[in-house]
Amino acid sequence: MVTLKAQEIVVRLQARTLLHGATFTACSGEAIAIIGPNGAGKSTLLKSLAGLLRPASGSIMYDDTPISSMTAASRASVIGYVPQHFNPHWDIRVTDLMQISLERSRASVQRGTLDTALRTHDIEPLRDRWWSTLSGGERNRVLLAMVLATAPPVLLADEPAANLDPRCRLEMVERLSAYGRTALSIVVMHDIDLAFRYFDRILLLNDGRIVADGATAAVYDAPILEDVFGVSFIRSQHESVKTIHPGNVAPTR
Ligand SMILES: Nc1ncnc2c1ncn2[C@@H]1O[C@H](COP(=O)(O)OP(=O)(O)OP(=O)(O)O)[C@@H](O)[C@H]1O
Repeated sequence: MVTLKAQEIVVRLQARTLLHGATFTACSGEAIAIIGPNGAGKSTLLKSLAGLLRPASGSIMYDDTPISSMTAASRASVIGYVPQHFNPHWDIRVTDLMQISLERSRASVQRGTLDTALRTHDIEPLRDRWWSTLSGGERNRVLLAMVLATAPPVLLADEPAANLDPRCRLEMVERLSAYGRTALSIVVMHDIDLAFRYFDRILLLNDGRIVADGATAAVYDAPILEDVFGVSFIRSQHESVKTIHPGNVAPTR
C-alpha cells in the first residue's frame, strides 16, 4: 500500500504560475483520471508528481519520503511515467527498449522475462521493429508496455490513448484503470467520456487549480464541468453505462 501526497504545490516556469497550490492524496487501489481544458496544467501536475518538475513551493511525498529527496533511479523504480511525447535519442528496436526498461527496474533480467513482457503487453508482433518505423498508436502501446513491464507501485500516464483507434483506445484505457485497482494509476485523459466510464475518481483542473476532486459519480453530475469546459454536456445512461458527450458551445463564452 503506497500513498502519493501533493500538498499546496506551486509550479512556476518563466515567470508564469502554472499550478497554484494543488493539494490531493492518492492511495494504492485508486484509478484516477485528470481532466481539464487545454492548458489547465494537467501535464504540469503529472510531471511534478513524477519528480520531473520541481515545485517552487509545497511538497510531494511518496509515503513518508519527499520525492525531491529521491534519486532519479529510486524514483523511477516506484513511479512509472508515460510521457505525452517521447523520442529516443537514436533509433532503436522495440525489443531493446523493453530490455533497457526491464534492466533499469531489476538487478538482473532473467531469460524469458523479456519474451513474457512482450507477450503480456501485446507488443510481440512489434518486437523487431525500429522505433522510427512505428505509427503514433504503436509508439503509445510500446511506451505503456515499457512502463507496465516494470510493475511500478505508481503509474502516471499523460494522455496515452491519443492516436489510438477505438479498439486499442478502449483496451488501453481498460488496462490503465485496471492497473490502478491493484497499484495506483493517475492518467491525464482528454476523452471525458472514457474518463468517466473507466476511472473511479476524477480530478478536474482549470487554470492551474484543482476545482473538483471526487468520486466519478459525483463529478459526473456536477455543473462545474459545463463552467470549466464552456460547453453543455449531454449525459445519458444505457443499462448501467453512463456516457457524457459535449453538446453545444456555451453561449456565454
Ligand atoms: N516551459 C514552459 N514555460 C512557460 N509556460 C509553460 C511551459 N510549459 C507549459 N507552459 C504553459 O503552462 C500551461 C499548462 O500547461 P500543461 O501542458 O500543463 O497543460 P495541459 O492541461 O496538460 O494542456 P493540454 O491539454 O493542452 O495538453 C499552458 O498554458 C502552457 O502553455
